[in-house]
Amino acid sequence: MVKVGIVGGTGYTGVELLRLLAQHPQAEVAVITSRSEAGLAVADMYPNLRGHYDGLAFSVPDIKTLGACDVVFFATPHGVAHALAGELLAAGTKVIDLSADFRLQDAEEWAKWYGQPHGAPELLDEAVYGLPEVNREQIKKARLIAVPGCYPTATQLGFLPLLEAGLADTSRLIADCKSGVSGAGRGAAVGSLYSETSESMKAYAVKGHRHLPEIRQGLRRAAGKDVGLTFVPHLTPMIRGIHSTLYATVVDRSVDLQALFEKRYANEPFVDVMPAGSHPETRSVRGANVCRIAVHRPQDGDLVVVLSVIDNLVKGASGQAVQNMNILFGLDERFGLSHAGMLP
Ligand SMILES: NC(=O)C1=CN([C@@H]2O[C@H](COP(=O)(O)OP(=O)(O)OC[C@H]3O[C@@H](n4cnc5c(N)ncnc54)[C@H](OP(=O)(O)O)[C@@H]3O)[C@@H](O)[C@H]2O)C=CC1
Ligand SMILES: CC(=O)N[C@@H](CCC(=O)OP(=O)(O)O)C(=O)O
Repeated sequence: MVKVGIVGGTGYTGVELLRLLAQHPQAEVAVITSRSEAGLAVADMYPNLRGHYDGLAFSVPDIKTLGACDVVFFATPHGVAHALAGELLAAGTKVIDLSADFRLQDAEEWAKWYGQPHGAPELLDEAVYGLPEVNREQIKKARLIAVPGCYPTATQLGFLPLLEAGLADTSRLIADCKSGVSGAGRGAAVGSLYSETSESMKAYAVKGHRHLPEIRQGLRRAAGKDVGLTFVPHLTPMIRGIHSTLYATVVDRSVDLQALFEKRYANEPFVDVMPAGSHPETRSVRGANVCRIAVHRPQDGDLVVVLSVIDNLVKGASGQAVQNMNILFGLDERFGLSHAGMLP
């Protein structure tokens, strides 16, 4: 049994970790933290988990109890893992961070986008970017894993086959992405109110979103050179889901793109390349650790349109975090992650 600690158990990604780990045959949640709900039983806060975590209550974060775990997930705002990861690693505990604290390799760039100094630059060299479809071998040996963001997961998985094959004009890539409102977290905010979001849709951060450098970093690795990327996120009236519509210009029209994508992801348990002509829906991945992708070439021209959908809380956060844990501990990568998507 892998002994698990979770820091930040009262947020959306924290409860999603609990939901997924409740079905995991080889993991036991021993510690779950919350400063605001310390002392409350997990089942009293989350009635859907009654019968799964009897006897487990929230506690304030404490290095001693967390350091007795095999692995600690951080489901916390940026900066929290910076403060605690070093001590946990020194105690022999592995760290899987769902926040952005260790996603960017450059501490200066992180400070620029996150508006605060990087709190643990000495750990950056050993942090592994937890996108299994790219870094599976490094994840197996890691002590510290940075789980990718939600937009970056959907966008990178959609662009990777084209870039790795050198088939796209890398000077002009476009990612037009839509997110459900749970992407903004559970904290109270006017912009997340039902009355503000339920019958409306808007773009935001067009000038520059903090996922831009993260996506660019991943695409640069895939292409072997810098890429020109326009990334426009939108808030849509749904609770969960990311829909990324990706545009690229192909440099060789003779290549069978459907075959290219199918081959790239043939051995990936959590990427589903749909039949040619498909239009994946976010509801088909709701609750599931799956990225569904469809590739189109309208009018057989040189423009490629890739449609990529995930559940932001599962493949975009907690599911991907559990997938990383499974790889790290040599377990079946699918443990805890067998849920199908939900229709309707
Ligand atoms: N929502 C999403 O779709 C995605 C989120 N992420 C990232 O995952 C992380 C968590 O997101 P989400 O679950 O939405 O966030 P929430 O705002 O919903 O929850 C944050 C949690 O962190 C705890 N927390 C806050 N401050 C501290 C602190 N200083 N020390 C310890 N615990 C703290 C809170 O509990 P308490 O205050 O009681 O201690 C709460 O349980 C974020 O970094 C987010 O960017 C990544 C991908 C997708
Ligand atoms: C809809 C919405 O607000 N989405 C969030 C992104 C999701 C997220 O939390 O990602 P990080 O872990 O990288 O911060 C945003 O745009 O900031």
